[in-house]
Amino acid sequence: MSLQSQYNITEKTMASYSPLDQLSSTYLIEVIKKGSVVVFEAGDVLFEKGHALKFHYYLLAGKITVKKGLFSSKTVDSKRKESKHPINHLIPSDATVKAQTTGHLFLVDPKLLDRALAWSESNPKNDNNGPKKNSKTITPNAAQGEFDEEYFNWMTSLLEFPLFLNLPPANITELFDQFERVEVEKGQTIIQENDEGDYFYLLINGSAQVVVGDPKTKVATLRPGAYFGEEALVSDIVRSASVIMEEDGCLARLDKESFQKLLHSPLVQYVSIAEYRNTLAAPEEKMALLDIRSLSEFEHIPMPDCLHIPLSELRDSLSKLDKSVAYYLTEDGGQRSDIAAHILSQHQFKVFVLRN
Ligand SMILES: Nc1ncnc2c1ncn2[C@@H]1O[C@@H]2COP(=O)(O)O[C@H]2[C@H]1O
Repeated sequence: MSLQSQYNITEKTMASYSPLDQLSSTYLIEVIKKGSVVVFEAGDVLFEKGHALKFHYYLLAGKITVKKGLFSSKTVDSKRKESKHPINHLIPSDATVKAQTTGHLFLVDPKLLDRALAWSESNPKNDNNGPKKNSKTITPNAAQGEFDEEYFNWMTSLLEFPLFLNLPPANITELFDQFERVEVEKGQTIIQENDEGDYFYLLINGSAQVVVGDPKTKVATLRPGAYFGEEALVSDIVRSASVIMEEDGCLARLDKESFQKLLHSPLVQYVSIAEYRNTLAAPEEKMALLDIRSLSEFEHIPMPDCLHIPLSELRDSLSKLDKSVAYYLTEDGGQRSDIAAHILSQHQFKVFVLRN
């Protein structure tokens, strides 16, 4: 039994936490599955002074004491409203954090959450309904809204690839629809050295050898999570090596045109905070900061001097925006800011995403 089930960390219980409440059911399940549980006893030291927070920490049960210096001490209680958000901002790095009672924390990888939020927003109506269009091999069995496990497994296997982390999320849904699933057998040659490039591949299951020359010399072994076949597509030269399956497995492949369009040409313009500040000091045009997080996230940690339109309302709020203004989407919006940038640029707004 997983700790998640043991501590009743389910889709239903976690949907009351922010911003998990923004996730579609498919992604919330995935985030819960990939999260971890830390159980503590009264008196345990949870964070030493000088700690760095690598996760979003949800205090699901118990009370903790946050102690700064000699005299400042604050209790964080899982039963209070503030604990419906990650407690990260309540536990600064110059504080020591101790458990007052038994309890547990739930840890969520911020990158995973960011992606899941972005993809939930980019495809809100696709919850458990399978692909919208064009899925070549994985077809939804559950067009009427039942849970389609095969499609879910396929989507989550693609979501595992870090390759997609830095892509504009608005492209992801279209991109995933273009991927074709291919079952392959041990000994099968997937790519032949010196051939023209036609497909880009993700290795979902099984392992493969990369070999060069004649006689063949192995230069690498590819395991699930690897991708290959990009060099010929990026550089327009012939295949640099052969790729041969070492065992039966499963691949996802993407044709050259979709690869170039959806993976290779990033559509979003990024601007560093320093560049933004320089432009702000001597603006050549009107500028505005735009935060597209949900209302509860925005109210919880407000951003001063910033326009707020939740991403879910952006399409309906375009008439409130001004095309003579350059909009800078805040970094806090993570990949949802990228989606917003897509929506805005599709409607001919001038838009940039702030990134450090
Ligand atoms: N040394 C290597 N390690 C891992 N992958 C490789 C190596 N050499 C080539 N490849 C992959 O094998 C692919 C063969 O086709 P491409 O040249 O299109 O792209 C190549 C890379 O993706």
